[in-house]
Amino acid sequence: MNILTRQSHSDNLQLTLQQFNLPDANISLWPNWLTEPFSYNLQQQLVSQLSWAQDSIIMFGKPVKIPRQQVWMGDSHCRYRYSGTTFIPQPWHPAVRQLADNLSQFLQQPFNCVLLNLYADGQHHMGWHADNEPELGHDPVIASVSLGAARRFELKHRTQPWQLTLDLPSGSLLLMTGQCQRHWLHRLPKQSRINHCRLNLTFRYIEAVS
Ligand SMILES: O=C(O)CCC(=O)C(=O)O
Ligand SMILES: [Fe+2]
Repeated sequence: MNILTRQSHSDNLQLTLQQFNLPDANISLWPNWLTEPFSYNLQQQLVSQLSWAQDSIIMFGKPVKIPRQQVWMGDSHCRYRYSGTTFIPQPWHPAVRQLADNLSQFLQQPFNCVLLNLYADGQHHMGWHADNEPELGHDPVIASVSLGAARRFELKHRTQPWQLTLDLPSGSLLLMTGQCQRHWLHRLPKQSRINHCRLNLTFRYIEAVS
Protein backbone atom coordinates (compact mmCIF):
# COMPACT_ATOMS: atom_id res chain seq x y z
CA MET A 1 0.00 0.00 0.00
CA ASN A 2 1.41 3.41 -0.96
CA ILE A 3 0.69 6.67 0.79
CA LEU A 4 0.50 9.80 -1.34
CA THR A 5 -0.23 13.31 -0.18
CA ARG A 6 -3.62 14.57 -1.23
CA GLN A 7 -2.99 17.20 -3.86
CA SER A 8 -6.40 18.46 -4.81
CA HIS A 9 -9.61 19.38 -3.00
CA SER A 10 -7.58 21.50 -0.60
CA ASP A 11 -6.91 19.56 2.53
CA ASN A 12 -3.88 17.85 3.95
CA LEU A 13 -5.25 14.39 4.64
CA GLN A 14 -3.08 11.49 3.63
CA LEU A 15 -4.31 9.88 0.47
CA THR A 16 -4.27 6.08 0.73
CA LEU A 17 -3.82 3.94 -2.35
CA GLN A 18 -4.63 0.22 -2.52
CA GLN A 19 -3.38 -1.59 -5.61
CA PHE A 20 -4.53 -4.99 -6.83
CA ASN A 21 -2.36 -6.47 -9.55
CA LEU A 22 -4.74 -9.06 -10.90
CA PRO A 23 -3.84 -11.38 -13.76
CA ASP A 24 -4.76 -9.41 -16.92
CA ALA A 25 -5.87 -6.28 -15.03
CA ASN A 26 -4.72 -3.45 -12.80
CA ILE A 27 -7.08 -2.13 -10.17
CA SER A 28 -6.28 0.86 -7.96
CA LEU A 29 -8.50 2.21 -5.18
CA TRP A 30 -8.13 5.52 -3.35
CA PRO A 31 -10.79 5.09 -0.63
CA ASN A 32 -10.74 8.77 0.40
CA TRP A 33 -9.94 10.61 -2.80
CA LEU A 34 -12.58 13.24 -1.97
CA THR A 35 -13.33 14.55 1.50
CA GLU A 36 -16.65 13.78 3.21
CA PRO A 37 -18.06 17.35 3.02
CA PHE A 38 -17.02 17.73 -0.62
CA SER A 39 -18.59 14.36 -1.53
CA TYR A 40 -21.79 15.16 0.33
CA ASN A 41 -22.21 18.57 -1.29
CA LEU A 42 -21.42 17.29 -4.77
CA GLN A 43 -23.92 14.46 -4.42
CA GLN A 44 -26.69 16.83 -3.24
CA GLN A 45 -25.98 19.21 -6.10
CA LEU A 46 -25.95 16.52 -8.80
CA VAL A 47 -28.99 14.63 -7.52
CA SER A 48 -31.08 17.80 -7.61
CA GLN A 49 -29.68 19.50 -10.73
CA LEU A 50 -29.31 16.75 -13.35
CA SER A 51 -32.06 15.27 -15.54
CA TRP A 52 -32.00 11.70 -14.31
CA ALA A 53 -33.75 9.07 -16.42
CA GLN A 54 -34.58 5.43 -15.91
CA ASP A 55 -33.62 4.53 -19.47
CA SER A 56 -34.47 1.32 -21.27
CA ILE A 57 -32.08 -1.05 -22.95
CA ILE A 58 -32.90 -3.84 -25.40
CA MET A 59 -32.70 -7.34 -23.90
CA PHE A 60 -33.75 -10.38 -25.91
CA GLY A 61 -35.29 -8.00 -28.45
CA LYS A 62 -37.47 -6.12 -25.93
CA PRO A 63 -37.00 -2.78 -24.15
CA VAL A 64 -36.35 -3.28 -20.42
CA LYS A 65 -36.01 -0.48 -17.86
CA ILE A 66 -32.60 -0.39 -16.14
CA PRO A 67 -32.66 -0.88 -12.31
CA ARG A 68 -31.23 2.60 -11.59
CA GLN A 69 -31.28 6.10 -13.10
CA GLN A 70 -28.57 7.51 -15.30
CA VAL A 71 -27.19 10.50 -17.17
CA TRP A 72 -24.68 10.37 -20.04
CA MET A 73 -22.57 13.55 -20.15
CA GLY A 74 -19.56 14.85 -22.03
CA ASP A 75 -18.12 16.49 -25.13
CA SER A 76 -20.66 16.64 -27.96
CA HIS A 77 -18.97 13.97 -30.14
CA CYS A 78 -19.15 11.41 -27.33
CA ARG A 79 -22.08 9.31 -28.49
CA TYR A 80 -22.27 6.06 -26.68
CA ARG A 81 -23.99 2.90 -27.78
CA TYR A 82 -24.77 -0.02 -25.54
CA SER A 83 -27.38 -2.75 -25.39
CA GLY A 84 -29.03 -1.53 -28.57
CA THR A 85 -29.44 2.13 -27.51
CA THR A 86 -27.45 5.20 -28.55
CA PHE A 87 -26.98 7.88 -25.91
CA ILE A 88 -26.32 11.51 -26.91
CA PRO A 89 -24.33 13.34 -24.22
CA GLN A 90 -25.80 16.04 -22.04
CA PRO A 91 -23.51 19.08 -21.87
CA TRP A 92 -21.06 19.21 -18.95
CA HIS A 93 -22.39 20.27 -15.58
CA PRO A 94 -19.67 22.66 -14.28
CA ALA A 95 -19.00 20.60 -11.12
CA VAL A 96 -18.62 17.39 -13.16
CA ARG A 97 -16.37 19.17 -15.66
CA GLN A 98 -14.21 20.33 -12.75
CA LEU A 99 -14.04 16.79 -11.38
CA ALA A 100 -13.05 15.46 -14.83
CA ASP A 101 -10.27 18.07 -15.04
CA ASN A 102 -9.02 17.18 -11.54
CA LEU A 103 -9.03 13.49 -12.42
CA SER A 104 -7.18 14.09 -15.69
CA GLN A 105 -4.53 15.99 -13.80
CA PHE A 106 -4.32 13.46 -10.96
CA LEU A 107 -4.11 10.40 -13.23
CA GLN A 108 -2.40 12.08 -16.20
CA GLN A 109 -5.13 10.66 -18.45
CA PRO A 110 -7.63 12.45 -20.66
CA PHE A 111 -11.36 12.06 -19.86
CA ASN A 112 -14.06 13.59 -22.06
CA CYS A 113 -17.26 11.83 -21.03
CA VAL A 114 -18.89 10.24 -18.01
CA LEU A 115 -21.74 7.88 -17.22
CA LEU A 116 -23.49 8.90 -14.00
CA ASN A 117 -25.56 6.25 -12.24
CA LEU A 118 -27.95 6.96 -9.38
CA TYR A 119 -28.87 4.03 -7.15
CA ALA A 120 -31.78 5.12 -4.93
CA ASP A 121 -31.20 2.24 -2.49
CA GLY A 122 -29.79 -1.28 -2.30
CA GLN A 123 -32.42 -2.65 -4.69
CA HIS A 124 -30.91 -0.61 -7.49
CA HIS A 125 -27.94 -2.36 -9.05
CA MET A 126 -25.91 -3.02 -12.21
CA GLY A 127 -25.41 -6.53 -13.63
CA TRP A 128 -22.22 -8.20 -14.87
CA HIS A 129 -20.68 -6.35 -17.78
CA ALA A 130 -17.42 -4.92 -19.14
CA ASP A 131 -16.95 -1.36 -20.33
CA ASN A 132 -15.67 -2.56 -23.68
CA GLU A 133 -17.77 -0.69 -26.24
CA PRO A 134 -15.76 -0.13 -29.43
CA GLU A 135 -15.83 3.67 -29.10
CA LEU A 136 -13.78 3.37 -25.87
CA GLY A 137 -10.85 1.91 -27.86
CA HIS A 138 -8.45 -0.87 -26.83
CA ASP A 139 -7.95 -1.38 -23.10
CA PRO A 140 -9.80 1.71 -21.90
CA VAL A 141 -8.94 3.54 -18.67
CA ILE A 142 -12.11 3.74 -16.53
CA ALA A 143 -12.06 6.03 -13.49
CA SER A 144 -14.99 5.56 -11.12
CA VAL A 145 -15.90 8.07 -8.39
CA SER A 146 -18.51 7.11 -5.77
CA LEU A 147 -20.62 9.44 -3.61
CA GLY A 148 -23.08 8.46 -0.86
CA ALA A 149 -23.92 4.97 0.38
CA ALA A 150 -20.95 2.59 0.42
CA ARG A 151 -21.64 -0.34 -1.89
CA ARG A 152 -19.98 -3.62 -2.76
CA PHE A 153 -18.29 -3.85 -6.17
CA GLU A 154 -17.39 -7.24 -7.62
CA LEU A 155 -15.04 -8.31 -10.37
CA LYS A 156 -14.79 -11.79 -11.88
CA HIS A 157 -12.50 -13.17 -14.56
CA ARG A 158 -14.23 -14.20 -17.77
CA THR A 159 -12.63 -17.66 -18.00
CA GLN A 160 -10.89 -18.41 -14.67
CA PRO A 161 -12.47 -18.91 -11.22
CA TRP A 162 -11.02 -15.63 -9.90
CA GLN A 163 -13.02 -12.94 -8.13
CA LEU A 164 -12.32 -9.70 -6.29
CA THR A 165 -14.80 -7.92 -4.02
CA LEU A 166 -14.23 -4.30 -3.02
CA ASP A 167 -16.12 -1.87 -0.84
CA LEU A 168 -16.54 1.54 -2.48
CA PRO A 169 -17.03 4.22 0.18
CA SER A 170 -18.22 7.77 -0.44
CA GLY A 171 -15.44 9.86 -1.95
CA SER A 172 -13.53 6.85 -3.31
CA LEU A 173 -11.81 6.67 -6.66
CA LEU A 174 -11.50 3.28 -8.37
CA LEU A 175 -9.30 2.94 -11.44
CA MET A 176 -9.58 0.01 -13.86
CA THR A 177 -6.72 -0.22 -16.37
CA GLY A 178 -4.65 -2.71 -18.34
CA GLN A 179 -6.66 -5.47 -19.97
CA CYS A 180 -9.35 -5.35 -17.29
CA GLN A 181 -12.29 -4.80 -19.66
CA ARG A 182 -11.05 -7.52 -22.00
CA HIS A 183 -10.62 -10.29 -19.40
CA TRP A 184 -12.80 -9.33 -16.44
CA LEU A 185 -16.46 -8.47 -15.81
CA HIS A 186 -17.70 -6.24 -13.01
CA ARG A 187 -21.03 -5.53 -11.31
CA LEU A 188 -22.70 -3.64 -8.49
CA PRO A 189 -24.88 -6.29 -6.79
CA LYS A 190 -28.14 -5.66 -4.93
CA GLN A 191 -27.73 -5.12 -1.18
CA SER A 192 -31.24 -5.11 0.19
CA ARG A 193 -30.28 -3.74 3.63
CA ILE A 194 -28.98 -0.47 2.16
CA ASN A 195 -31.66 2.18 2.28
CA HIS A 196 -29.93 5.30 1.08
CA CYS A 197 -28.73 6.61 -2.17
CA ARG A 198 -25.44 6.32 -4.03
CA LEU A 199 -24.19 8.23 -7.05
CA ASN A 200 -21.41 6.84 -9.21
CA LEU A 201 -19.52 8.57 -12.01
CA THR A 202 -17.43 6.50 -14.44
CA PHE A 203 -15.18 8.79 -16.46
CA ARG A 204 -14.12 7.59 -19.89
CA TYR A 205 -12.40 8.82 -23.06
CA ILE A 206 -13.84 8.61 -26.57
CA GLU A 207 -11.66 9.72 -29.45
CA ALA A 208 -13.15 12.19 -31.92
CA VAL A 209 -13.45 10.70 -35.41
CA SER A 210 -12.33 13.23 -38.01
O1 LIG B 1 -21.80 2.00 -9.88
C1 LIG B 1 -20.73 1.43 -10.03
O2 LIG B 1 -19.84 1.43 -9.19
C2 LIG B 1 -20.45 0.70 -11.33
C3 LIG B 1 -20.72 1.53 -12.54
C4 LIG B 1 -20.26 0.87 -13.80
O3 LIG B 1 -19.75 -0.22 -13.82
C5 LIG B 1 -20.44 1.59 -15.07
O4 LIG B 1 -20.95 2.72 -15.06
O5 LIG B 1 -20.09 1.02 -16.10
FE1 LIG C 1 -18.89 -0.63 -15.77
